[in-house]
Amino acid sequence: MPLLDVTLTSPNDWKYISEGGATIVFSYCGPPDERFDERVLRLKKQTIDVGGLEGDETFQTEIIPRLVPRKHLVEMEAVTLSTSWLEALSALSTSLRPTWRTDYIDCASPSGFLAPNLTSSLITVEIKPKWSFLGPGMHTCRFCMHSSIRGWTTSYCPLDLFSQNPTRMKDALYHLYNSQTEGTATQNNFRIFIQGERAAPAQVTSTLQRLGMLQPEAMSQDRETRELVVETLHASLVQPESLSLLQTLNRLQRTLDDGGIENLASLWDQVHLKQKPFGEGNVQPSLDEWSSFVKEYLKLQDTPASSEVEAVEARLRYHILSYLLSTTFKDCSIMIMLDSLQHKSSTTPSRIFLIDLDPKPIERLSKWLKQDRNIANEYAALASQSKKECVDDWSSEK
Ligand SMILES: O=P(O)(O)O[C@@H]1[C@@H](OP(=O)(O)O)[C@H](OP(=O)(O)O)[C@H](O)[C@H](OP(=O)(O)O)[C@H]1OP(=O)(O)O
Ligand SMILES: Nc1ncnc2c1ncn2[C@@H]1O[C@H](COP(=O)(O)OP(=O)(O)OP(=O)(O)O)[C@@H](O)[C@H]1O
Repeated sequence: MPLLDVTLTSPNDWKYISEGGATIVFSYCGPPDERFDERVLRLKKQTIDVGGLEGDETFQTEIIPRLVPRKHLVEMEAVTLSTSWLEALSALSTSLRPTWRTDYIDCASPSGFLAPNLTSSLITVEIKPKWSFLGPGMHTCRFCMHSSIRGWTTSYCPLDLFSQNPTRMKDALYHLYNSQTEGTATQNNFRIFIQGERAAPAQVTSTLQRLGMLQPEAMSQDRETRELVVETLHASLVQPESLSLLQTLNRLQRTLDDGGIENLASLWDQVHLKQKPFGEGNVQPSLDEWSSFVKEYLKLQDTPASSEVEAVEARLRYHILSYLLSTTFKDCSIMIMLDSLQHKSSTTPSRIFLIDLDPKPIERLSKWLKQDRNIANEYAALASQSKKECVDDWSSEK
């Protein structure tokens, strides 16, 4: 079937929502059209070759659903675009983008996807939780070390959010909420959207007042807004379905990472007799290779001794793919559509999704090794009183 042609719409029909390092996202705001209403256009800022456009889509539709329940994933539809259309859209969005995002939409190789707009409910919260576990032999988690050396003052620790302990989870949510005002402009772990637009805490307050959910004359309105949003969010995240999704994400991150990048680098040196720089010459896995990998990984999770991966070279490739896939899950976001806020009922289940599940480029392996060494070394050099002890009480039985 031919792909839907987005150039049938005007670039003016698309409103900038948000972006990350690799992707920029627009929502449809043109004349009613069932093909585009309530949908977003997701465009790449850089091209990762996993088998072309179809490969990118198939990774999300064939590989990821074998690891994450489909009900928490968004369906993506590849669409047709053109260079001139994208150039026009790019020009329209320039002034709306954060100044520190200096990269551009990839207009030369136009490709994109339509997906449901997850910010279309009254309030949607986006959390980018980052690494859920403590690395081997570490006392401080990777996020807390990284934040500290970046000069972020946030008290958020992902291990609290993933703990499955309601009190620790609530702490994590308050710290995430506060990071909007305490963090630096580049801190990206918590975002609030009101009816499709990113909103600062003051805008959330005025919307809640307009809707009669917050008294206009309340003395400490921002504090009350925070209470309302965090408590509703917390009630959503302690629902069994949300806890189970957090548990799945935690398990995927830690089992796919499996020993850390230092272990992977040692295995690499063992195979290449220290003659080849870490990561050099690796090719991006094909979809068939991803598929075989996931089959082997799932088998190993069920019966750890069942691996058929014997030869050390094959074992190395298995661990490379495993680490590569772990980086996707370490960098994805959770979107929570807070419908319950509107009904003032804290037990109404909210809709919760994982987004940003694209494959990462395999050429980044050496970057990740350098970066993790750098984070650990810089953190180790800090005065001992400024070091954190993060609590990882993972139990797969929870
Ligand atoms: O390395 P990290 O942990 O800093 O993660 C990068 C993210 O930085 P963060 O720490 O969340 O501010 C970074 O996020 P920002 O651009 O800082 O918002 C990207 O998500 C990057 O991946 P990609 O370029 O989008 O594929 C992420 O890079 P990868 O590690 O996934 O390659
Ligand atoms: N289906 C969607 N509905 C609404 N907003 C979305 C949707 N998908 C993505 N977004 C918004 O667009 C932003 C960028 O998308 P995405 O996270 O996929 O990009 P990325 O460049 O891979 O991000 P990062 O650099 O953080 O890894 C998200 O952080 C989110 O705010």
